[in-house]
Amino acid sequence: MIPASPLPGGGDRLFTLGELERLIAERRHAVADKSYTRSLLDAGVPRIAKKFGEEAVEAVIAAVMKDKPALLSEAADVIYHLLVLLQASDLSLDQVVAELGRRTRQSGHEEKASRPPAT
Ligand SMILES: N=c1c2ncn([C@@H]3O[C@H](COP(=O)(O)OP(=O)(O)OP(=O)(O)O)[C@@H](O)[C@H]3O)c2ncn1[C@@H]1O[C@H](COP(=O)(O)O)[C@@H](O)[C@H]1O
Repeated sequence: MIPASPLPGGGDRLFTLGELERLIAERRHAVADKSYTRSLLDAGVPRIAKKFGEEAVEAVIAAVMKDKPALLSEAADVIYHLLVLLQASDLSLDQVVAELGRRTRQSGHEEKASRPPAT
């Protein structure tokens, strides 16, 4: 892994998902043997989706085992791999947030009840 760029503004403030998304986008132009992100992006959506699924399963196992430190670490892996998957699919975090915002207009139970019946 090559060193990440310093946080804009530096200091102790929180790193944001938007900054991680930008870092991932920048890695499109990195050297593959120096950047894990670039090598993942080069491998394509099916490979990235598989890694994302593996990380999600590892998070599930940590949660079921009530292993909080492992769950924190796996949750970070899940979020990082999801952002790489979105990048490879030409989708942005803003689009996901917009979808989440749209959903705040109704409860999860209401949204599920409004879905067309399964065929
Ligand atoms: N947040 C992450 C991050 N989280 C997890 N990972 C990598 O994800 C991989 C997952 O680990 P695994 O053990 O499951 O996978 P693996 O066995 O190494 O991989 P495979 O052999 O299965 O492909 C590891 O190589 C981790 O280092 C990450 N790699 C990069 N980042 C961020 O992306 C930035 C850019 O990284 P590079 O692209 O490597 O410069 C970094 O500065 C970080 O901010």
